[in-house]
Amino acid sequence: MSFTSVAIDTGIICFTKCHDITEIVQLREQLKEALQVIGEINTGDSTSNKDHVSTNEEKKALLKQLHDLQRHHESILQSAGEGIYGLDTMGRTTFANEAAVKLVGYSLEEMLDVSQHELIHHTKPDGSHYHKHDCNIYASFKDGKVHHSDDEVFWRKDGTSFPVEYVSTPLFNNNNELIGAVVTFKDISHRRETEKALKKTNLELTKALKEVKELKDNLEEENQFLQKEIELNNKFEELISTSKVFKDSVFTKIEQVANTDATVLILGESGTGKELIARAIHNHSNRKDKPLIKVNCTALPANLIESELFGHEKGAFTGAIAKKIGRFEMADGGTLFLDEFGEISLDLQVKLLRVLQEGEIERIGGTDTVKVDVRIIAATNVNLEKAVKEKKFREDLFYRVNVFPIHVPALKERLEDVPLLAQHFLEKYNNQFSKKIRSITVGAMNKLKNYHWPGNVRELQNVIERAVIISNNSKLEVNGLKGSTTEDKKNDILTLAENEKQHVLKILKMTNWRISGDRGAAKILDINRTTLEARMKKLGIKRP
Ligand SMILES: Nc1ncnc2c1ncn2[C@@H]1O[C@H](COP(=O)(O)OP(=O)(O)OP(=O)(O)O)[C@@H](O)[C@H]1O
Repeated sequence: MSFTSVAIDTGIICFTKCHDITEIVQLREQLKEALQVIGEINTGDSTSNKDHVSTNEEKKALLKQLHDLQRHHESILQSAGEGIYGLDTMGRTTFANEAAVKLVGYSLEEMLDVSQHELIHHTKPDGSHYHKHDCNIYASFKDGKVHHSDDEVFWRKDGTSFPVEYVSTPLFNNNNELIGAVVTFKDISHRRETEKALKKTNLELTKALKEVKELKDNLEEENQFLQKEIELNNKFEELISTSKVFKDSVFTKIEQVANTDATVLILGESGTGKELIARAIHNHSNRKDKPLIKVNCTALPANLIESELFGHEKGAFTGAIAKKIGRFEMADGGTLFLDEFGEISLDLQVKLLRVLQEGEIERIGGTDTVKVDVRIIAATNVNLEKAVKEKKFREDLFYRVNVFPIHVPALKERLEDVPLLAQHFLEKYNNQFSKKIRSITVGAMNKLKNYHWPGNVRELQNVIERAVIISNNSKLEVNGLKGSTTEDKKNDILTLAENEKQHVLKILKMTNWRISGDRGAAKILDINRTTLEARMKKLGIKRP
């Protein structure tokens, strides 16, 4: 703020540009003094200055000018948003602007000429009294210094108080004598509330950050634990488990049998890891440097399986244009893994039994026998004892193979393995699809842990693979498990044919595309094999 300077030849005051309230108040006081002096000249009370004012006209003009200026200052003070009041050296109010009156609730008349300390400033924020000698506001007209505070309260007429920020500035007259103080103040309730809210928010934020940190630490700990478990289990390559049931029925057995030549029969539902177990046994045996040859007994057409296993001589049958080594011979010195062993035909069972008993094979169309040193590991999800009873499987072959059985528990019997397996597959597919999904959400993990996994580890692997492919986040979400609402909704709007296709596909995936047999898709769907094959053709389902 600024206003024009006015020179008065009385020599009493001289205005310059003013920039703050204190200066205005200072000038206001000086004007008052000047007007008083001029008044004295007029009435002839003063002798010292009368020679300086030559005529009545000049005096009148000067008076008008001074009155105008006084009004101008007054209006500036009145229009200020902050409360302003002046004090004399006794601490009594000499003036107060409208904002001050409004803020403290006293009228101007009630404020003027009374001690401001007694009126609005006599107690501390906690309500305790203190003497005016200790008053910070009064201090400025005693020591001539500016005093500031924002941790006190002003009391209103109605007995309430408000937090205040004030500046008390000393006032000097022309002779540089202290004549009082000017106090500017404002209600800082709003600021205090904001500060309080901010403090509360800060506290909450600190608490939340602490919780996040704890969660993060827990997660890291859990990750480290899972990582350690994975490393521990790497003893058996990719075979992951932490459950006691798996340790007792699988890991321990692998350790016991691996280094012998005993025939092993691995029994368990589809997708429980039978092939991995067979590999682990081979890799921990003294045959590990020789081949492990796998035969999927259901994948080969019945008329070819024999030649696949035992080989054939040139011209043995139509199409046998050259001699062929069978898988038994290929596995010589190593291990032959007969997968889906329970599915082989009775006819082949006889031939297999002979090879296992005699340790030699005869190529189809050949006359010589070939000695083979092969360790047999067979695996099946068929209940062989039941099959024997039902005469679908030869008893003698069953006993020949059932030397060292390993029963693999289904995933639903060891749900505690789910987090570790899920994490393992997450890492596998992160690498495969170059993704950076750090963890699995708690909700997703709960879904995984609460599912019954009819397709066992294979199904879990597929679920994680699909989730990794479609995920764009750093945390993995899982949808599509039975019971998930999105999946149900999707199914709700499918046509009958689509629904049938999805159901058939699901069962086929569950049985690893096995159609026939006790654990085959046809049996589960309660239709015969040829009907299932016809439906698959109609629905456009092809084995991948
Ligand atoms: N314990 C396990 N740790 C890690 N991966 C596993 C485990 N068990 C199974 N898997 C994975 O699940 C999938 C199915 O396993 P595998 O083929 O060994 O099952 P299977 O019991 O032989 O099934 P099927 O009877 O249908 O032939 C594989 O990709 C395998 O890597």
